[in-house]
Amino acid sequence: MTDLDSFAARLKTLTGGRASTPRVKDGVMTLALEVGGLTADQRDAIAAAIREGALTVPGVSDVRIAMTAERKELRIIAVASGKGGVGKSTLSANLAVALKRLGHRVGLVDADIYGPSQARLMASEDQKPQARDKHLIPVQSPVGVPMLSMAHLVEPGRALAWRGPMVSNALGQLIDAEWGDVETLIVDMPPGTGDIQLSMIQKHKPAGVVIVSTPQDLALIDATRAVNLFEQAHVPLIGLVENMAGYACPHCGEVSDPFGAGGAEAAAKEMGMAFLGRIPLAIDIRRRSDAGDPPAAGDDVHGQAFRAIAEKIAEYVAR
Ligand SMILES: Nc1ncnc2c1ncn2[C@@H]1O[C@H](COP(=O)(O)OP(=O)(O)OP(=O)(O)O)[C@@H](O)[C@H]1O
Repeated sequence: MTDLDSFAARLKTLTGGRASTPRVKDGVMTLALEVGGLTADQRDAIAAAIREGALTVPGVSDVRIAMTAERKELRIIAVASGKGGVGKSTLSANLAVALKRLGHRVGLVDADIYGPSQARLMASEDQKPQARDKHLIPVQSPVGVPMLSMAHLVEPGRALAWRGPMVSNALGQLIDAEWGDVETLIVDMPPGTGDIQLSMIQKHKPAGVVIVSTPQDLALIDATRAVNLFEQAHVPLIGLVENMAGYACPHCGEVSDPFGAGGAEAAAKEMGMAFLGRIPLAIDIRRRSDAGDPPAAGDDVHGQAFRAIAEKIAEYVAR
């Protein structure tokens, strides 16, 4: 067996069969490495190990590794609302966390270019994404959900002066990033039914959309507008989530319903979409969200509420 043959045999174990047979010409070893499904770190570690091993083969002074990957189709789940402030970002963050805890390979994109909040919700403000081959590498949040937000890329407020095409480009960069083994991408949409929504729908073709609304009639009218936009674009409606549904007393936990109960569920039925569940208005949710500690990471009553909604989404995805 030549030195090259024994290195080729070692390569198989080292890369789990991902490497092609190495060739050596003029002292340069070349080989292809299939990197589909690997994270950037795993990839780098394998490439470094190959290099190290290759340079011990007599006659090899340089190594070239061509990384190949079929780009995996990401399943995009958009979280949208007709108007701002209804808790879309809170729901997106907690759904991502709950889905991860259910065993899904999930990533999170903050498409709210003008008012990004995911970096704070997921305690990743201090991180800056790297780029490789013109693709961004998502940052890791403390709960282990890879994520990207405009807040990781520009100073707060800088994107406010951007026009349509720049926004659409920025969104494209966040979504077409190096997501590694992520299969499901939760995308926190900006509020309303404007350019970013259209660009998102046309270019990135979500597999489905979750609509968030509060119990007030006004918010539901806005929700209907959002529903219509996605419906017209043939994006499947996964269902409606009612946020701030009733007020959970921080002392006794009792939930009261200043805006009445059951409105969102009835509205969902009327619009022909599933009702995914309700999250109460609770000081603890706001406090923990502000502190970058998503309630879905725990198992208390709020964690369970987010989990129940995530389970319904998981069911939808598995269909
Ligand atoms: N169920 C809840 N209970 C208590 N506070 C909540 C709840 N949901 C959201 N909030 C709080 O309400 C505020 C708005 O929520 P969030 O940012 O998630 O809304 P949004 O719809 O994404 O808003 P925007 O459109 O401005 O991005 C935040 O301070 C958040 O902590």
